[in-house]
Amino acid sequence: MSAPSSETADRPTNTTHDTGEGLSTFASIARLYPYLRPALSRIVLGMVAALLASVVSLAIPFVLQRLVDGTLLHRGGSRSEVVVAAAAILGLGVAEAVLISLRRWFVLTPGTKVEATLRNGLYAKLQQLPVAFHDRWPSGQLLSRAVSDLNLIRRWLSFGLVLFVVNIVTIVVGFGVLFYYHWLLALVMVVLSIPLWVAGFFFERKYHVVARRSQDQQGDLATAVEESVHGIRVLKAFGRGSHALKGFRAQAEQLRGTELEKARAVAGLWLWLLMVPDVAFAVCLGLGVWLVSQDQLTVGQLLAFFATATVLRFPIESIGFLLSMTFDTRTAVDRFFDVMSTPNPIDDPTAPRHIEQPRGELVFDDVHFRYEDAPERFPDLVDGIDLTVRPGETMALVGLTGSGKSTLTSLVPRLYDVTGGAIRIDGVDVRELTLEELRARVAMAFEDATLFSTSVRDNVLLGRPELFGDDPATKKAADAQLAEALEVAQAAFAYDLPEGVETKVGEEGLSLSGGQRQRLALARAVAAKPSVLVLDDPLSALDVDTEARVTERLHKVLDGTTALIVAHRPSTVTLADRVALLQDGRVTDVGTHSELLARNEHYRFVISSLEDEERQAAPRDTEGVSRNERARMENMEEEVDA
Ligand SMILES: Nc1ncnc2c1ncn2[C@@H]1O[C@H](COP(=O)(O)OP(=O)(O)OP(=O)(O)O)[C@@H](O)[C@H]1O
Repeated sequence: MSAPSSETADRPTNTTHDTGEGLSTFASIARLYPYLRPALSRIVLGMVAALLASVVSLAIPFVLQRLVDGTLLHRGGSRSEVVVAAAAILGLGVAEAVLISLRRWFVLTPGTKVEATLRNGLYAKLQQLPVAFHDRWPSGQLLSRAVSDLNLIRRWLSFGLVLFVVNIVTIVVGFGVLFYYHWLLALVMVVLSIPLWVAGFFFERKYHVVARRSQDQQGDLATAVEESVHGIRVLKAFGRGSHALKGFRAQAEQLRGTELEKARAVAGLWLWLLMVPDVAFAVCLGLGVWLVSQDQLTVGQLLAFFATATVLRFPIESIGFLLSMTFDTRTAVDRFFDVMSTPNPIDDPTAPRHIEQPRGELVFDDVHFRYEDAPERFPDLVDGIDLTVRPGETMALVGLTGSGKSTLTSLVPRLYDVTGGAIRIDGVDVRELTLEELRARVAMAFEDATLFSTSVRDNVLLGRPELFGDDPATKKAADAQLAEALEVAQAAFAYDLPEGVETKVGEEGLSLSGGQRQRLALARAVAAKPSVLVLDDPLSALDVDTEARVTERLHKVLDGTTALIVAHRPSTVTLADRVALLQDGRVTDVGTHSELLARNEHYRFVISSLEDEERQAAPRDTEGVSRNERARMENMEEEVDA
C-alpha cells in the first residue's frame, strides 16, 4: 500500500473556492468572527483583566522609584514608610495574581465553546457536501482538520490571542514608561531592539509556509493510519504489513523533517529574542550608571528603568512563541475554510416541489453524466439514457463491468447530479425535491454494506427517525418494523447476537460477516419504506440458499415498491420483472430476462461473463459444479423454456 504524498493528498487541485491564500494573517483569522461573536465578550473581558495585570506590573517599579529616591536616599528611610511601600508592592503583586486568574477564568470557556461550534459546523458541512467531494478528499485530511486544527484554534483563542494583544500593548506602554524615566536610555533600548523586529518579519514569511506543510503532512499521516487500520485484513492476508510500515516510516520521516525545519525557524527567532534584550540591558546599564554619575538620572529612576525593562522581558520573549502559535492558527483556519468554503452544488432547490401522491414511477429522460475528473476526450459515462421504471415494477440493470450501473443508480438519490437530462419520480425532477423528501422516497443498499458503530436496531431503522422514541407506542411500532425488515432480509441472526438487536455491531460492522452486513444493509433499505428502492448488488455476499430466500421475500415486499437493482449475478436478474441492458453509456434493450436471452447477443455475452465470474468465485462441490452454477443453469433453462 503506498500512502499518498502531501502534494497529492492535500487539497484537491480542482476546487475553485477561497483557500485563504493571499490573505494577511489578520484577514485570514478574522474569518472566524461569526463563530467567535458569542464568545467575544468574555474574550474581551479576559483581555481587560490581562491588561490591568500588565498595568499593575508596570506600576510596581514606580513604587520602587519613590521608595529609593524619596524614602531611602533623601529622608533616611523611616521604618513606617518602608513598611507602607512594601505593603503597596505586596498589594500590587496580589492584585496582579488575581487579575491573571481572572484572565484565565474569562477565556477558558469561550475557547472550548468556539471549538465545539467550529467542530459541529465542520461535521454538518461534511454531511452536506456531495459524494464527489468525499471522492477527492482523503479522510485523514478531514480528520486532522476536525481534531488537531480545531484544537490549535481553541488554544490560540484561550491563550495565544489574549497574550499576544496584551503583550504587544504592554511592550508599547512599557517603552513609553521607559521614555518617561529617561529618553536616551529608552531610545538606546529601542534601537537595539530593531534586529528583533527584522527577525520577526523574516520569521513570519518563512514559518507560515512550513507550518502549512507540516499540518498537511499530519493529515496525510492520519490518512495512512486510517487506511492501514481499515485494510488491516488485506495487509495481513498478503503479508504486506512491513511494506506498509516502510511507506508509513517514510511519511513520518518527512513530517519529522518539516517539524525540524519549523523548530529551526523558531530557534532562529529565539536566538534574537534572548540575545537582544541581554545586549540591550548591558549597554543600558553602562549608560545608566554614567548618567547617574552625571546627575542626569537618579538611582531610583535607574532602578525603576531596569525593573520596568525586566517586566517587559517576558512579553518580548513570548512574542516568538506567540507568533509561531498565531501562524499555526492561521494555517489551521485556512485549512478549516478549505472545507467550509467548498460550494455545495447538491442542495435544496429555492422553490421545492412536493410529490402529492407517490406512486413510484421512475423516469430517466436523456440522462447524461460524467465524473469531474474524466478526461475531456472520453464520451459521457452515461450518454443519453432513456428508461421508464413503472410504479411497482422491479427493473434489473445489467451490463459489463465498468459500464456505469452503480453510477446510474447513484444519480437517483442525487449522490451525484446528472450533467444532462433529468431523472423524475412521479413526474417531478429529483432536483426540484428537497433532499429530505427525495431521500425519504428513495432508499439504497450497496454491495459494500457500511454499518455504523451503533446497535443493530439503530442501523436498521436509520431511515425512520420517527421510530426513535421512548413512548410505548413508538417502541412497539419500531419493534414491528424491525422484525419485518430483518425477516425480509433473512437477518434473524441479529436476535441471536449477545444482546440481540441492541448489540453494537462495531466499527463499520466489521465484527459481522460480509453476508450478515449486506443483509442488515438490505433490511435498512427495506425498513425505510421507500417508494423507490435502489439496490446496488446487495446480495453478492450471500450463499445461494439465503439469496433465494431473500429474493422470495423481497418479491413480496417489492410488490408495491418500484425497484432498480444492479445485477452482478445472473440469479439476481430473476428478481426482476424486466431487465435493462446497459451498453456504451446507453440502455440498448429492455425486456424480460428470457426475451433478452432469446434476442440479444450482447445480453447473452454479458450473462455468460457474469456466469464465468461467478464460477471462479463460488466454491465447488465434489462433482466440480458449484451450487450457484447449478441453480443458475436450472433457472436459465426454465426461463428459456418459458
Ligand atoms: N467516484 C468516481 N470518480 C471517477 N470515476 C469513477 C468513480 N466511480 C466510478 N468511476 C468510473 O466510472 C466507471 C463506471 O463505474 P461503475 O462503478 O458505475 O460501473 P459498474 O457498471 O457498476 O461496474 P461494476 O459492474 O464493476 O460494479 C468506471 O470506469 C469507474 O472507474
